[in-house]
Amino acid sequence: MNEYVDYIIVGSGPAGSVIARRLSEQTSNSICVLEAGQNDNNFFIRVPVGFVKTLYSGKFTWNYQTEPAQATNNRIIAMPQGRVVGGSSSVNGLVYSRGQREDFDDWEKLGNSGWGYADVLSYFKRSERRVGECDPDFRGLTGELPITNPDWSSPLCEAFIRGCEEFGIPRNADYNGAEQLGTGYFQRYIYQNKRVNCSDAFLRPALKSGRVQLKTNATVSEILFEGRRAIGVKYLRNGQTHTLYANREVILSAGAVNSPKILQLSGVGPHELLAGHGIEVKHALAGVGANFRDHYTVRSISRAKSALTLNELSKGWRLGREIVRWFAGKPSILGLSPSMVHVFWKTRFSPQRGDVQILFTPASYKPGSNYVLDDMPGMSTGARQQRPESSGYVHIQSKDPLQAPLIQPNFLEHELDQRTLVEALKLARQLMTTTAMAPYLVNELQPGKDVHRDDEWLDYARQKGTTGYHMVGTCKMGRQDDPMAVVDAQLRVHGMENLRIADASIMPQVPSANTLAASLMIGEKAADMISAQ
Ligand SMILES: Cc1cc2nc3c(=O)[nH]c(=O)nc-3n(C[C@H](O)[C@H](O)[C@H](O)COP(=O)(O)OP(=O)(O)OC[C@H]3O[C@@H](n4cnc5c(N)ncnc54)[C@H](O)[C@@H]3O)c2cc1C
Repeated sequence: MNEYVDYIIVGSGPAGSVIARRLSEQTSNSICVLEAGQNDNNFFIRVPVGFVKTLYSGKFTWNYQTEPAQATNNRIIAMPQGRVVGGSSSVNGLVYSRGQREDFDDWEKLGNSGWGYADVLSYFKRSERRVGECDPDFRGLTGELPITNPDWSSPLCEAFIRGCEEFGIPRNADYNGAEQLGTGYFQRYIYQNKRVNCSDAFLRPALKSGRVQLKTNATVSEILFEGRRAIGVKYLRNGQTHTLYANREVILSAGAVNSPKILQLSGVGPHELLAGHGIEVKHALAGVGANFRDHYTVRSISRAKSALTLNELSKGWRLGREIVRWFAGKPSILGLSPSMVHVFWKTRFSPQRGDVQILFTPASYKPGSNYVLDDMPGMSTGARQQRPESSGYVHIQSKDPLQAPLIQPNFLEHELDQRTLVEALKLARQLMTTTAMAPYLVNELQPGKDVHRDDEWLDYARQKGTTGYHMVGTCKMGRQDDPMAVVDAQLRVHGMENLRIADASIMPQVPSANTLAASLMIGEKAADMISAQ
């Protein structure tokens, strides 16, 4: 017997979760969310520092990696993405950061009517419950996702912030408010010491409506079409292929790697790529999988003194004390996001508008390890360019839905990206060597005193940089006359019917921020467009 629902949502990440929630509130339709990963009821998902266990364990992630590229010394870079209920919101760095007004005004200028800052602001506000100082003109107070300030700090964070002020970068009480530029603490989706992922906030409550069902371990392998109209999907579960039909729409929210992959497997994508893999081309769309963007990030490490860093606090009896504190609901290092302090600032390449983000944390990881804290007292900065010009692609490698796609980000390919990142790295060093930091700094260990000239910094960046985990852009939104656009401003796939994409893949450009907040906003806006149909 054929199985039907009104809406099929592929993926339970931030966008998929919030769409399910809003459709369950706004309509009486039946909704099925298909999620390739397992349930999110693991203890290490709830403990904020648990990401060190979940991110590379292989249980909760797609363990993707890049193709080598000359600009990054032919290295293969790990690119894990959440594969679990909640998507990457279950394994990510917990930072809530929306971006700049201009990011969204630019999207609108590219021909995406209704996506300017004035239009999207209400959607950012709708999902959040800001706990802490804020201007309600910009911040939501009654949404489902709590956004808090950290309740634990260190003299090192305070000194770093004071050093920024000394340098001329103002303290900004709310970088998600009227102005992003400045320094301060990152806001996080951590409440009462626990990660609140998008399933906690949106999907799980929606399941209670009875109109939303969630199927886990269900990997969508193909969208089914009747002519140009999407009518359902095929999915793999427990070694069997199943079919599910949609009376109304199929909505892809599988993220920036998997949404283009599913489209390509279904015959919608670049003609040559599909034909090369023997896939019948249902609709040639050159932009599917193109325009891949991310925030290439480079860390520097210094040895600290005169204050405890997370490196010492996470070992021996001190760790025991922190665990007790976490269970007692008291401020604890277990309740921290991996990056604590932000700096949004501008370089000489963008004098009017912030173009770099610096991260600071009173901790350092062992070189070459996946988030294993160092034995010595350490602190680190990360430097990234906010709006890189370099772009890459995601391409299937075969017809096999279980084979990982080929990911080529082309990090640092564009000269502006190289030069801006070098400026960001130099700025990060300056901020570590302020008068305020002097009592706490022993010396810089990485890259160290031999790196000074721009070409030396660039070499370092090529050797050490890694993903910022902010993959976007691979099904970009744009006008019909843009040959690389995949969806229109209503998020409908160009040339197809009853098929939308709503997730990080539709962003035409990467916002000047970490990308969860914008992915949620896309889901919120998509839900309104779908229910208004
Ligand atoms: C390690 C890491 C750290 C990050 N840190 C931050 C941060 O601190 N702050 C921030 O703002 N952003 C951060 N991000 C980015 C942010 O999490 C993402 O931008 C956001 O989650 C994207 O949401 P999405 O809805 O597009 O899809 P995703 O979160 O990618 O979710 C997509 C879901 O679809 C499922 N899926 C995929 N393919 C299929 C299929 N074939 N069938 C069924 N289901 C499928 C996936 O398993 C997944 O659950 C981080 C990301 C990672 C990976």
